[in-house]
Amino acid sequence: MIARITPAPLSGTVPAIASKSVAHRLIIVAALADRPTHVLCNTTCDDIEATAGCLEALGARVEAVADGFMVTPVAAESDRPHAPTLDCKESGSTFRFMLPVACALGSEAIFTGAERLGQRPITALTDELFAAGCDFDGIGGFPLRTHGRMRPGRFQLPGDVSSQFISGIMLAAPIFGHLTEILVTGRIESKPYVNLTIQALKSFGVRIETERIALADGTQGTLFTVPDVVYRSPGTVQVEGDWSNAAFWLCAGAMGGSPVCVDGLSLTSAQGDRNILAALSRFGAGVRRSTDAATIQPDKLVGFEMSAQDIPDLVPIVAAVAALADGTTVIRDCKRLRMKESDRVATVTDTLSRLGADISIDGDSIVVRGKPQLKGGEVDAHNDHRIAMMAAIAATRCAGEVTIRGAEAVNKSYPLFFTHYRQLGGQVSFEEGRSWHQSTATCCI
Ligand SMILES: O=C(O)C1=C[C@@H](OP(=O)(O)O)[C@@H](O)[C@H](O)C1
Ligand SMILES: C=C(OP(=O)(O)O)C(=O)O
Repeated sequence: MIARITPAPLSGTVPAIASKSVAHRLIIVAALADRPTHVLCNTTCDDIEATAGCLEALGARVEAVADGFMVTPVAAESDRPHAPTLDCKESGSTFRFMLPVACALGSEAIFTGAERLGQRPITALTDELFAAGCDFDGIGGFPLRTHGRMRPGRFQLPGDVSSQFISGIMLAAPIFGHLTEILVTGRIESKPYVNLTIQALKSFGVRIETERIALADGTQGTLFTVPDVVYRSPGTVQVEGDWSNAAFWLCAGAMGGSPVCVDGLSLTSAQGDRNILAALSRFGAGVRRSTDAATIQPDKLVGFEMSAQDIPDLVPIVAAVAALADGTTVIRDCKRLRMKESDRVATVTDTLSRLGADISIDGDSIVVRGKPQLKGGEVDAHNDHRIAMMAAIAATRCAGEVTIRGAEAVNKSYPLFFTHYRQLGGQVSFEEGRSWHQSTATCCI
């Protein structure tokens, strides 16, 4: 799908969609609990559906209801499907969470996935699962077939590849009902996502202990201890609003001519991407917080230096703001962005420079020198939802029209993106095949 945008500033209020990170975790934990759980979740997306599909393949029921999902846990081992196929589609979270879950359940399973997922890092996780008694055919791509049952014990993972490995072992651990230790070496990058996992387990009665420990090589590590208890459902859980996707609108507020508000957000959320408010405040934008909403008012923006270590998913949209801020913005520690749905160091830089930004790569940093306005042009979403959304928001400050090829990539996390874009006054039309139309109904909802 091609989206064609006529530049216009965004203004007004949109509701936050459900956090996909929180939804993955709560649906998985609910499917491993002692009784059914009502997961309140106001929206869905391709990635959440991938996780739901994998759980159903393992024998759980994840039934869509008006306000979310009714999750009935996986059946007893004798009633589970034999060698089910778990299609993770393009979702890194789904693959890295469901692999240890399937291994802990002892389910021989066939994992599949699409696009770049087969090339994204996995061996630090499969090595640990192998050491714990599992075996794999097809590591390094799809299909990946698992054999054997993972034993509880101590797992060791690096902190600087993907926090999803740590979250995956944590989510699986209560299946054992035995004490499980996860030792993470080095600094944990994307650490707020590990905190989200700890929070999800806690809501099902599993309290993880965290301690810093000295390692034999003189460095410090983090030891997570998952107690010897199983998941107990509280009956109903709520998926909170998504800060990672709200960030696109909040940044549009900073870049445009009028305030933009996102409501339905927890201002005390453990989501690291809540730090978009701190980043926008550092740029100089006006930030207004209320109990469940954030409003950003445009102001004179000035670049600054920041690290992407804990907020990788904010980088595309922060780079777009930087492209319009006075002076230079340096976004450090972007190495792991190369292994997302696209190589985001390259695709952020390529896409924004095609739109007229002054942006370059310096090692693992993205360096942006701001300009008063961008020129517009034609870009490709590189099959990456965050690149498509970044381009659509940058388009609001371009002099000329912006064409985004592959704009349907938004469906991975935010099928309602262009509906909300229009609600805020954005001017977009779509081309599929040869016909143009003004509705997103067939392609985005
Ligand atoms: O656990 C999660 O929900 C996520 C963790 C992050 O990945 P990494 O830990 O690989 O950085 C993030 O980029 C991804 O979008 C979602
Ligand atoms: C990287 C992302 O997700 P995942 O790792 O789950 O594919 C994302 O949503 O930007």
